[in-house]
Amino acid sequence: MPFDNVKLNDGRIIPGIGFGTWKIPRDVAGDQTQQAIEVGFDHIDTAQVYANEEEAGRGLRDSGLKREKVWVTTKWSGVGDKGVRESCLESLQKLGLDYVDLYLIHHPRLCKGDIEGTWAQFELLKKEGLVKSIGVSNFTVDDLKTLLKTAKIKPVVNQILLHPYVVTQQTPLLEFMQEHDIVPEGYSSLIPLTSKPGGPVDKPVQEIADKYKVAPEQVLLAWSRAKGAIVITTSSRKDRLERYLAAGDIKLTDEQVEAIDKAGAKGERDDKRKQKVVGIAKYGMLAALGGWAVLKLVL
Ligand SMILES: NC(=O)c1ccc[n+]([C@@H]2O[C@H](COP(=O)([O-])OP(=O)(O)OC[C@H]3O[C@@H](n4cnc5c(N)ncnc54)[C@H](O)[C@@H]3O)[C@@H](O)[C@H]2O)c1
Ligand SMILES: OCCc1c[nH]c2ccccc12
Repeated sequence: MPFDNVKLNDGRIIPGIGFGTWKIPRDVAGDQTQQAIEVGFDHIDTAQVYANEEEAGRGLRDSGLKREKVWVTTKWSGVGDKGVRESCLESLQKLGLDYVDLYLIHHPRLCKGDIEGTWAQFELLKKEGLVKSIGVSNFTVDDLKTLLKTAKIKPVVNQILLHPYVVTQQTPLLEFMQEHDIVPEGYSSLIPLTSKPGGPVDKPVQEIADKYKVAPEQVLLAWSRAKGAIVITTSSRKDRLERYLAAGDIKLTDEQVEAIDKAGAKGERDDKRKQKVVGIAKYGMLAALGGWAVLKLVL
């Protein structure tokens, strides 16, 4: 069973797991998108800056799935200083679509200090019917507060970094979004496996995986879902894609979520301590070098 669908604040229904196309080379992006759809994904997440919208669109068409049966998200990434509407039209043309389901501001810094004005342009795109829903990505609480001050339409989602090693730093943002009915879309859920293996999260994740006879990556996706997020993930491997979808069946208990949170928070503290030590060492070296230079001048 795949992940449950999620109802957005504009009344539309989004599939709870999406296949992302970041870093997929153009020569294989079409086939990988088609493979994801054939395995059962009905939600594709791409972006202007991923430079593979054309191929993702081809994969979509080659899958034979009807347009209305697949959710397509793309993002305005401010490539080449094009305006928002021009970028959107170009993305649609590349994807071979006459609308996308969801259009996101890829990062607040792309708004160059004018979040309100950029969002107003997104609202116009929705009114024009070029995009069905509008949202944001990588927005902090302060960025969302700025946007909400003048927004006529609320963002439906905020696509954010979400994995156990950022749980402490992201919790206030998740709480703010819940208060305002903005759904989190979590990316890089598998960081504990892909870039931080051997960390404190491994133990509780493996224990849960053993108990349920599932793979660790499935537990991490279930954790992200338990945090209320739509999961955005990816793989070139069919077996992994199948496992991701099957993770929709895993419902973690509050105690299991807490055990992963606790281990994640420990990892966050350990990282901060390491960064502090590196900072002090750098400062010490600079001070020693300065002292040596002064001595050379004086002597
Ligand atoms: N909005 C943004 O700024 C932003 C940023 C990053 C990603 N994204 C989106 O999210 C998507 C997924 O991002 P991601 O790649 O960081 O996600 P992810 O954390 O889901 O990692 C996916 C990778 O994990 C690998 N993997 C799966 N199981 C594994 C295992 N057991 N051991 C080791 N590796 C394993 C996969 O093969 C794949 O390469 C992107 O394609 C993009 O669409 C958006
Ligand atoms: O979405 C993946 C991360 C990423 C790649 N290029 C970008 C440009 C702006 C914001 C995020 C990204």
